[in-house]
Amino acid sequence: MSKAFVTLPQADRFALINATLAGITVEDGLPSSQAREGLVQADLIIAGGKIEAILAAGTAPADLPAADLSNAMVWPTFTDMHTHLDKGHIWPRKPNPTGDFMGALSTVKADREARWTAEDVATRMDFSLRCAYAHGTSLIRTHLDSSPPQHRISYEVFADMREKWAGRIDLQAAALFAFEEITDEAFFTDLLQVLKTHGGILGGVTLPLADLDHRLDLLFRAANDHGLDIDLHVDETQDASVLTLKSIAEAKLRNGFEGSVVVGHCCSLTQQADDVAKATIEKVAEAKLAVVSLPMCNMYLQDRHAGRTPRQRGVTLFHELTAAGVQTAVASDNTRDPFYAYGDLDCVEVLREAVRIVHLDHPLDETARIVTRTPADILGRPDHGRIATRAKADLVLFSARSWSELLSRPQADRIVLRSGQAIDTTLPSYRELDPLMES
Ligand SMILES: Nc1ccnc(=O)[nH]1
Repeated sequence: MSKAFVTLPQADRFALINATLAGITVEDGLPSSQAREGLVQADLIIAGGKIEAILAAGTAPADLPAADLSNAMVWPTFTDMHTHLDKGHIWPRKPNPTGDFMGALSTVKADREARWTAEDVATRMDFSLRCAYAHGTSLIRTHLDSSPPQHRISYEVFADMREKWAGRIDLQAAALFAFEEITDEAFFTDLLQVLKTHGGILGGVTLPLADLDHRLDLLFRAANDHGLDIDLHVDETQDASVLTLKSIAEAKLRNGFEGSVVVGHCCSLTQQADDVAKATIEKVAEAKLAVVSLPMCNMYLQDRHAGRTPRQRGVTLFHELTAAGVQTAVASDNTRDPFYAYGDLDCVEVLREAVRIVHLDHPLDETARIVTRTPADILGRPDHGRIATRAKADLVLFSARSWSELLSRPQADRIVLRSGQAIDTTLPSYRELDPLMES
């Protein structure tokens, strides 16, 4: 396959020479002492669809067929650890009239109750996965709206989709439901059954209810009993009086829960007094919660009031959490639905916007980890998100040679290698979805 910036050899064993790698994404075999802004030069040898060797630049054997990247960047494929594939692309038929969180909730509910048949969900999910795949993503966790009876419909679709996409995009799914529903025993028991059947993850939205601790204990006990990981929507508000994050950390410690616990959003943490935020962050670190921020969606949804300019960015205390030793990552969240009108499951866009919104630059040295290594680790899949010898040659090649070049353009000319072979990166046409958008 030929693109403007490089022609790849047609060979089973070949070299990519003079590549620029983000050192934080390289598992082994590279002296990083030369790194500038975290970037290092290297030659990669690809053989039989795998990475055979990672060598110092200019040292690949000269007799191998080679592509000279002239310092173009090579990244591992991406991990998008918090998405909503079940909601994706309903925007044309169900736009959010106000663009705010309450508008999103009610609009999605109406659309879900009226239109989320298995076929509707499957068609939109598959479309989203084709976008993500073309952009270079290999691992996705989605949340699935799981208020009854949707949990029964969407998990069946998801299980089929996971099988259909196996080897191209690895999929995980967390059940999203309101914490009011956890005491509905018939529902919660049925939900746990669905999650066990389909290998799901226990999710939910924590709310500042009077008996929150009791409800969290129900959640952690159920997760313990059934061997499920947990992934929650947490404090997605600018209301400083809402702070369930600390209660979640305490509940994990109190219940001696050993599984993985991810907390998403955590926006109201930015609204706390410094000492309150600090105490919460210390608890989050002690409990080893992993935090995912959704900068694009939350800048859209948070602090939105008609006719008033937003003052807040809607993110969490990303730098402070990271400094405290908490695993932190970013992800797409919603795409073209009432929670976020835009987006295409492109981790390059997520990275670029996160850098700008959260100031993840100056230095950029370790920033590449937020859509690669760290989210893959959080999802328990350290086989994703890094460039490693003997690993599959699942790589993304950019014409960009530096951070400035990478983050300034959309990288629409990227080359995606899966098992060492360039894939078709043509994006599906929105016109395909027109039959689903009729009112
Ligand atoms: N940001 C979001 C919160 C809840 N549900 C969603 O789909 N998205």
